[in-house]
Amino acid sequence: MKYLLSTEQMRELDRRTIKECNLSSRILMETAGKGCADLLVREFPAQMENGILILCGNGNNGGDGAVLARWLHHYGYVVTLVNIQLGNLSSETKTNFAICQSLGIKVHKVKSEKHLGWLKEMVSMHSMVVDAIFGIGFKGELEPWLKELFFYISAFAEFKVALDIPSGLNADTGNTEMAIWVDATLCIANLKLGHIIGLGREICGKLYIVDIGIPALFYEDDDNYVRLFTEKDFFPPIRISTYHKNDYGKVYIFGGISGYTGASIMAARAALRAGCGYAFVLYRKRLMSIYSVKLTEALNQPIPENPEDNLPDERALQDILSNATAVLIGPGLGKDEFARKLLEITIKFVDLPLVIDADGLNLLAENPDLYPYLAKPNVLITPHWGEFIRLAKIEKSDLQADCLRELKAFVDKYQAQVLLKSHFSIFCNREEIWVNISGNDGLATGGSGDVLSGIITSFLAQGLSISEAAINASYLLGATAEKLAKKRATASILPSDIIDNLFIKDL
Ligand SMILES: NC(=O)C1=CN([C@@H]2O[C@H](COP(=O)(O)OP(=O)(O)OC[C@H]3O[C@@H](n4cnc5c(N)ncnc54)[C@H](O)[C@@H]3O)[C@@H](O)[C@H]2O)[C@@H](O)CC1
Ligand SMILES: Nc1ncnc2c1ncn2[C@@H]1O[C@H](COP(=O)(O)OP(=O)(O)O)[C@@H](O)[C@H]1O
Ligand SMILES: [K+]
Repeated sequence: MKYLLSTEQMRELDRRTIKECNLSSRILMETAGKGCADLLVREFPAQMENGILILCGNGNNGGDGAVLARWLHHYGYVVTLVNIQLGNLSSETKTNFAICQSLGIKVHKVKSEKHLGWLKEMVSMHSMVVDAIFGIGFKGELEPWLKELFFYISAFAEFKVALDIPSGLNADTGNTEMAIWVDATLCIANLKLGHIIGLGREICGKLYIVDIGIPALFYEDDDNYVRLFTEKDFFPPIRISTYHKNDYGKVYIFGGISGYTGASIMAARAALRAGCGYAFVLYRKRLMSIYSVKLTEALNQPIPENPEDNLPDERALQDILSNATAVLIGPGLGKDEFARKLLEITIKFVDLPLVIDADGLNLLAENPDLYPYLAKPNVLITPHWGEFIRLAKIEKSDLQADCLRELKAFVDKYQAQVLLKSHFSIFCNREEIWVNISGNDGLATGGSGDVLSGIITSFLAQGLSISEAAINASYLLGATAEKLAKKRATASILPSDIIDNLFIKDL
């Protein structure tokens, strides 16, 4: 597990280190800049052969850049140091520019678009460009000439490295209007949220951490950190050699409407591959022939109907569900009155772990009277961004601007437990927040979400908690897609390939 810090949390750790350890801001900057220099020499010596252009802002990020310039110069590299004069010059940064000058490293000062041509020329003349323009202090808008510079560097620089975080990228949200897209980012002290969520991972390139000596115990004092799920955290349900199939739980999944039956069938197969003892699909009577032909290991039975209105029979359905260990509703469910009634009965009366996905969420969005049931501790919802936007009644731009803020607001308002899915997925309830980044675009195929919801429900049936099931399953889905990508192009990965290769040891 790794922490993903907000800028405020990072600044607080800096403040504490300065105050409680008597390590001055200057010392931290020195450690950061020297750490970056050593890392570059270790990892990218070839990329530095034809000179390093270091672009520094006026804040402390620029100060890191000045320290880096001094050390690379000391190690014998050719360095061009530029100060882009924006905002107030921090005192440590000023001192470090002065030290550079005293060592014969010229500090080129630029501040407006009249220097744009010269800057572009410099970018083309060096084999590495280091971006130390803005760090976590970046906010607001960029002046147009800076946008043009950032675009030019992103498109034309041979090799680009960002100190702490690429300039223009918001360190709290991973959102940007224009940032410098780099090959590698040297994160000072710790990952920030913006390195991972939003567009962060795409913009930052390969991530490296540069340790500046913030004491580990400071991190333990805060339960509010967002956590990044890593391979070390993966903890699927345990297997016990003497267990009977009943001990591994019974997953009940509602079947779909005509044309969408595959969704629940994939969820059932995924649930079985994820280890549950039984999977049952409850289907609409007239689709019996499809389910009985398509399902092999999974069992199936019709949804009891009320003869008067042909809607689900509440009492009989509750009886059936009383045999379940965990329930999934949504994949291919449809949005007609029959489906709405199923959702209503399930969300109101099921107290077992319950996963609501896909059409279950679309129905929920249209029936606000059901929102209060999201506060039940057994309920997990697993929306992708489109479904979440409909549920939360927000715009896509709100989610793009700050997905974590929107997610937390929803969770607080409805006391819900949510797995918000995209190329990164966030589990959030009122106690914990986890981010998963396993996976690839091979999962961007209709049906991947059905597979995921089957795995989650299976993990719940085997005794994992809601948060454990959601984040472990999300990780497993992505890790399986990554394994498959070693053997075949991501374009050709199908949800059924994921099912067949879940938990595969070696491909
Ligand atoms: N003790 C510390 O504070 C440490 C800070 N460190 C470095 O310091 C950075 C944070 O430093 P700062 O807080 O000084 O912030 P930054 O250096 O990230 O940026 C702040 C500067 O950029 C200007 N600015 C912000 N947004 C702008 C915009 N849209 N257009 C034009 N100018 C803009 C501000 O006016 C200010 O001058 C970190 O990212 C890290 O690189 C590290 O050296 C480690 C220790
Ligand atoms: N580009 C991607 N990178 C990583 N994971 C992805 C990507 N695209 C989709 N996924 C994952 O695949 C799953 C897709 O779920 P969803 O959008 O509900 O699919 P569907 O509705 O088609 O079944 C989610 O777990 C999501 O996080
Ligand atoms: K930077």
